[in-house]
Amino acid sequence: MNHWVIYIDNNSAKKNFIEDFQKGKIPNELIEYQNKKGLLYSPFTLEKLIDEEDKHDHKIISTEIQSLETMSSGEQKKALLHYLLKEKPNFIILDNPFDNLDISFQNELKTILKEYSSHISFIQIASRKADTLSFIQNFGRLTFDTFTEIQDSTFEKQTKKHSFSGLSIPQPLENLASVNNPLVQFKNVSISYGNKKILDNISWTINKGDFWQLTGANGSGKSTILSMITGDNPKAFGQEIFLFGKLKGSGETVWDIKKKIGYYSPAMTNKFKGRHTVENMLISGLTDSVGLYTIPTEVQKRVIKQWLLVLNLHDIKDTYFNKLSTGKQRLVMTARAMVKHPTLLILDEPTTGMDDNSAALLVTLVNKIAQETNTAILFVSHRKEPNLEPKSVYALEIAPSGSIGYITTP
Ligand SMILES: Nc1ncnc2c1ncn2[C@@H]1O[C@H](COP(=O)(O)OP(=O)(O)OP(=O)(O)O)[C@@H](O)[C@H]1O
Repeated sequence: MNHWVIYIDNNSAKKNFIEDFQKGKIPNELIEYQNKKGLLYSPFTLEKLIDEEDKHDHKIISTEIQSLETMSSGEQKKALLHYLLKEKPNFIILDNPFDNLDISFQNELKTILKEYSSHISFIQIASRKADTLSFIQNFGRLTFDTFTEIQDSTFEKQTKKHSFSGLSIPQPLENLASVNNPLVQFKNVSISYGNKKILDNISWTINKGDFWQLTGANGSGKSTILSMITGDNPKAFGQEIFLFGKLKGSGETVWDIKKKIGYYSPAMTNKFKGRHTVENMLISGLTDSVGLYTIPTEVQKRVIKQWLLVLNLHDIKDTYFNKLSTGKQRLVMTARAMVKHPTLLILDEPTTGMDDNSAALLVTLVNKIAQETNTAILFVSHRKEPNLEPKSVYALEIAPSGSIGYITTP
């Protein structure tokens, strides 16, 4: 049985390639897959299934106990894999299969795929070379929209490097020194959904200037914790959660909280569908709006120019954001969350789906923010991110009475 890996970088037209492939527009080298039954293991498939379940009100993957939509991202990927394997396809396209998966499920997934590799052919699309499945013997690369077969070792030479200018991060426009410390405090917080216990007695404090990484296996409660900080989870009420010195739910508006927090998660990128230039995307970060509704002031423009110079993006300041590669979009979005110098910057799995070089660049930016500003950083990721320099790690560990949390060294 033949298996392929296709390496992509953040300039590859992955989505088009997959769509064409599914319609039978297949490169010659992969012609053996023509007219075969193929399925796609990808966030796109999950989105479609959630949508279908919602529209037709019937369960495809959801169970009596839990809907697909409310599962954590790792749980969704596990459920999808089992669903696809049951369909007995001839081949499965695995779109960055390890993204969002913790180490233990990554290993489990590798074992399952190896087991099935004798009768299902796999085409793995990978941003990171280290993710290559061990049983794969054919290699390809997608450069923009062109597929080429390669020798495994040529991959590294093809990647183009982007780097920063060496300039310092611009100073804040407003001084937020008056914000109360600690920024976030959880005191014995326990959360359940029905009978399902999620968090058990979490006590955790984030102070000004801290640099935390929040880790934990799939389903351990990382997103649940974030949603309690950023303001959208009703489960926070009645708990002892203090944000910027005030008990959550004691009169502060979501807007008050959001003003002090810079937040970025890759899912947010989809909100920016319109024609926003790179420069305007950054300017809108100063006011936290999706578009630009007022004419920016000269001071705002000046500070954003400095950011563009720091990021080495000044040459493409007038390019539309949605025309950028994924790697550059992530950089812009991370910087956008930071330009207002929030007291707390939350980055939720920011490197998901990025190639090695782009991920490394983003990590460099986060370390730079930590070194040169007073902003506290909360970097959420189950992947040990090479070269990230958090001062402490808060780890969640799943247990029958809900996840427990503990502080550990990076
Ligand atoms: N509305 C809900 N109803 C039932 N269970 C829920 C609901 N929302 C979340 N959960 C459960 O809470 C647990 C924690 O989910 P959460 O998304 O916080 O985990 P996570 O650590 O972010 O996981 P991942 O790394 O997979 O994204 C999961 O088991 C999830 O299924």
